[in-house]
Amino acid sequence: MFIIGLTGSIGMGKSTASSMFRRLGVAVQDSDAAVHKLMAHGGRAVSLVERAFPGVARDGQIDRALLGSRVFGDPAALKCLEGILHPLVAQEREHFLRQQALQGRPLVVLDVPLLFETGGDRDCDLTVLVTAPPFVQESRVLRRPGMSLEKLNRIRTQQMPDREKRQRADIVLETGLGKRPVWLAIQAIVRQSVHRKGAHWPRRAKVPG
Ligand SMILES: CC(C)(COP(=O)(O)OP(=O)(O)OC[C@H]1O[C@@H](n2cnc3c(N)ncnc32)[C@H](O)[C@@H]1O)[C@@H](O)C(=O)NCCC(=O)NCCS
Ligand SMILES: Nc1ncnc2c1ncn2[C@@H]1O[C@H](COP(=O)(O)OP(=O)(O)OP(=O)(O)O)[C@@H](O)[C@H]1O
Repeated sequence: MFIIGLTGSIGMGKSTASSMFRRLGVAVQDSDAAVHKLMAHGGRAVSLVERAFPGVARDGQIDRALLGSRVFGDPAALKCLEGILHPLVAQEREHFLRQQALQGRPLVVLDVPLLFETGGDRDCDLTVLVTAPPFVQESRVLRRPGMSLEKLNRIRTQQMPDREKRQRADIVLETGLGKRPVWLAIQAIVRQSVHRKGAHWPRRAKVPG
């Protein structure tokens, strides 16, 4: 199974690129969505996060905007939150990969905002970065409710600089020029990846048979 790691800093167009892969029938695992589920009603991280950050749980789920205001801008607090969430997200990813391998999928996408920051790129056969100039990133993100330039800059300082990500990625997709060029590039990536053998999966010890 061939594993594509899709990444990009906040607002660079990851979700849009993910939905294009999905439209082509590729299974995508979305790490942001996994984090949200872990902290929603019944989520495995609700009580752990509330214990570490008292007062962030409301009606049995985590108020992410409140939690974000506590951790973005406080590197030690963010590290603590990551220490709770990242092992759980890694478990979900393993489960996803196992399921897809068992179903005989030739190709999957892992959509991971912190792919390079966490070393997750080492488990991928190909890395794809979405990027856009800073002013495009700003204009996109500042349209979101509850977002300010100050908050955006706090989040940016917690992420690897875009120029470093561009050096590391196998493929760089510029998303500031519209959706069509990205759609065409993703179709080409899928066409060329679907018949390639991945080096990372199946992991013999973990996939029965
Ligand atoms: C702080 C939280 C509660 C804010 O939730 P909220 O719904 O407001 O934002 P959302 O999760 O959609 O994240 C939006 C973007 O913020 C950036 N971001 C999120 N977490 C981090 C982080 N630990 N470091 C740097 N940037 C981050 C990413 O670009 C992400 O795409 C949430 O992001 C979180 O729990 N983050 C820690 C877990 C984590 O590292 N997630 C990244 C995927 S594994
Ligand atoms: N290729 C593109 N061309 C034009 N607009 C785009 C493109 N990609 C994304 N956008 C727009 O930019 C905004 C942010 O995109 P998206 O939600 O995909 O980013 P993201 O990287 O997933 O953000 P985050 O990391 O914060 O969740 C959306 O309004 C989306 O429509």
